Amino acid sequence: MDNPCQQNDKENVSPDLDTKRKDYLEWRDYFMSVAFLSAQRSKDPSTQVGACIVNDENKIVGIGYNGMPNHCSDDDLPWARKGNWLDTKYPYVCHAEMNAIMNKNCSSVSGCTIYVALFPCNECAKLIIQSGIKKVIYMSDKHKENDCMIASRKLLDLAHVEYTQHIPKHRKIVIDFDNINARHK
Ligand SMILES: Nc1ccn([C@H]2C[C@H](O)[C@@H](COP(=O)(O)O)O2)c(=O)n1
Ligand SMILES: [Zn+2]
Repeated sequence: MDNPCQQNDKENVSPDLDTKRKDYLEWRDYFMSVAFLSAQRSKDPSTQVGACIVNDENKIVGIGYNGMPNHCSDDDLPWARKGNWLDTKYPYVCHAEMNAIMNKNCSSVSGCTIYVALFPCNECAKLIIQSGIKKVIYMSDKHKENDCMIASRKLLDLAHVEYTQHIPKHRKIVIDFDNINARHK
C-alpha cells in the first residue's frame, strides 16, 4: 500500500530537492558577506566598513563596523571628511577592525583570520599584529598608494601576517525579505 507521506511518485520528485545544493556559500564568501552585512550598521555617511574574525574551526569570534566609541554620541561627533581635523570624523571614529577585535567573544583571537571590506590602515595593522591575528582577507585595496597603507603593509610583512584579496565566487548575494516571506507563506 502506498504511504501517503512518502513522495515516491517520480513525477513529483524535484531533482533540485533531492540533490545536495551546489551553489551554497563557500566559507570565504560567507565570512566576507558577514563583514559586509555588519557594515550596514555603520552610520558613516561616506564609507561603511565591516570586519569579521574567524578561528581555525571556521567559527566567528568577533564582528565589528566603523563607528564612534561607546558612550560618545554619534549625534555629537562630526562625520565630515574635510575641514579642520578636529571637526572631521577621523580623530574619533573606531575602525571596523578595532571593533571586531574588541568585540571578541573568546579569550584570544590569536591565530585567527580577519575578513574586512577595506585593507587595514597602519593603526589597525598594529592592533591586528598585537592581537595575534595571522591572516587578513580584504575585499578592496583602493587606498593602496596612501602612506598609511604602505606603513600597514610594512608592519604586516615584518610580523608575518598574511594578507590576501578576496575574489568572490558568488558575484551577488541578496537577502530579499519580501521573497523569503512570500516563499514561507
Ligand atoms: N580598513 C578600514 C578603513 C576605513 N575604515 C573606516 C574609517 C572611516 O569611518 C571610514 C573611512 O572614511 P572615508 O575617508 O572613506 O570617508 O572607514 C575602517 O573602519 N576600516
Ligand atoms: Zn584602521
